[in-house]
Amino acid sequence: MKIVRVTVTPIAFRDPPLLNASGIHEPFALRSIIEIESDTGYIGLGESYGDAPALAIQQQVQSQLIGLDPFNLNQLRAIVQATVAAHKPASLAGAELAPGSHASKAVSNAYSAFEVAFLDLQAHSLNVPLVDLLGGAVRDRIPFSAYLFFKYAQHIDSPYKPDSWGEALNEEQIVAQARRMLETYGFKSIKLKAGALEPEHEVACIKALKKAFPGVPLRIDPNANWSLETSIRMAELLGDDLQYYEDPTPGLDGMAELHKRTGLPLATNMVVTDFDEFRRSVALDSVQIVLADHHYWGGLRDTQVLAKMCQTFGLGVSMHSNSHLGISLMAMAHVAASVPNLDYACDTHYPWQEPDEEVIKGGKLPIIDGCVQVTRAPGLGLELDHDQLGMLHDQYLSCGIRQRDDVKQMRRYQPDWKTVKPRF
Ligand SMILES: O=C([O-])C(=O)C[C@H](O)[C@@H](O)C(=O)[O-]
Ligand SMILES: [Mg+2]
Repeated sequence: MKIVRVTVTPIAFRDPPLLNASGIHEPFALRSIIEIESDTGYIGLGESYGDAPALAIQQQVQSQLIGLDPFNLNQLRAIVQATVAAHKPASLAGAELAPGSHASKAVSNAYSAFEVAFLDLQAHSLNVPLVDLLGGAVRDRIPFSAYLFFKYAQHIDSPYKPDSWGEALNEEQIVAQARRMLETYGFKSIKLKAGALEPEHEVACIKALKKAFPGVPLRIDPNANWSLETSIRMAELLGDDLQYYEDPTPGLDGMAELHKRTGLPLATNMVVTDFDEFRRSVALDSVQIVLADHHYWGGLRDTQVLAKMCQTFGLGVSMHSNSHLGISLMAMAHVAASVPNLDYACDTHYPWQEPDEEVIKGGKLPIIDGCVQVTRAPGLGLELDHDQLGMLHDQYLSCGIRQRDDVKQMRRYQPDWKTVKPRF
């Protein structure tokens, strides 16, 4: 079997004004959609970062894959490594919350983008679900968590209308957001994206959630925007309210000290983002739960390696997300299905994306009882909707955004917005 066509299509889909430690989401989020076709007529799909530097690497790799055997993942890795070495990717300012788009992750992120499509193609040719190439499914329903954000009612720049979620800045509004997430999708745990407003207020929102949803596991993620002292102070206020405390404070040393001082289980998608950081984290006991993400951990197979390492060193495994569509969601579900020690419900931004903005046939994937059902059709079990792809590509061309920049967007609301971190 040989690859005869590789297409990388950048797309943009609408994104609500969600607040985070850097600033605020722009009106559109970027992704790239990858199609790889074999001479035998099979198609493999992938979804990855659509920011300019990541896209440039994907586009440089694209033509070099023609003629390659889609089972030759080592050759794919060699091509990606050589391409990245030849074209030093630019660093991204204003997008530090998308670890996969960092220059240092260029190889693992581009490799992953194509690895998923290669595996999808392999599985199609063997007429098996992708998860079977990962050792088979240990579960067929993958639990996800409600992912709450503080948010404004609408984007400041015209012509964006209010979205259906409305404003969420105070306790009542956050509880209402959670209630809608739980009622609509059946999520059984809740994560609050923090680091945006005053820490005491964010902790008060956790208390309000605890009161409104007793027994539902809660997590808070200030994206390293709290100093060590603030993180300790908030830990005292939080007591035993949390399932885990995600990236409250910066750095491996800061997280290690915080764990030593509070004993709380700390999770991360910021201080452990590659195997070198993993090794250093284990030596320091910086984190107790690693949030995997195949998009920047080097694909589905390397995510399995990460999970095995977590098991070896007694760490928990959960899953991180950035704004994404259904191909990413199903790739996450297939790798999650293959990981025996996935101990926690995974993150997903999927509910924040509009119902009419999906690239796969059949529209948005259902989340029922908080879970995504792992497909049993060959590969990822998904087919691309080319009309939708064309529409979202046109939106990419017209939206003017080429690189995520939550800081720049925040300065439209607050012109003097500073990037100082930790802010609190
Ligand atoms: O867990 C996380 O840190 C994230 O999900 C990172 C994201 O970039 C999130 O902060 C966002 O979408 O604003
Ligand atoms: Mg996080």
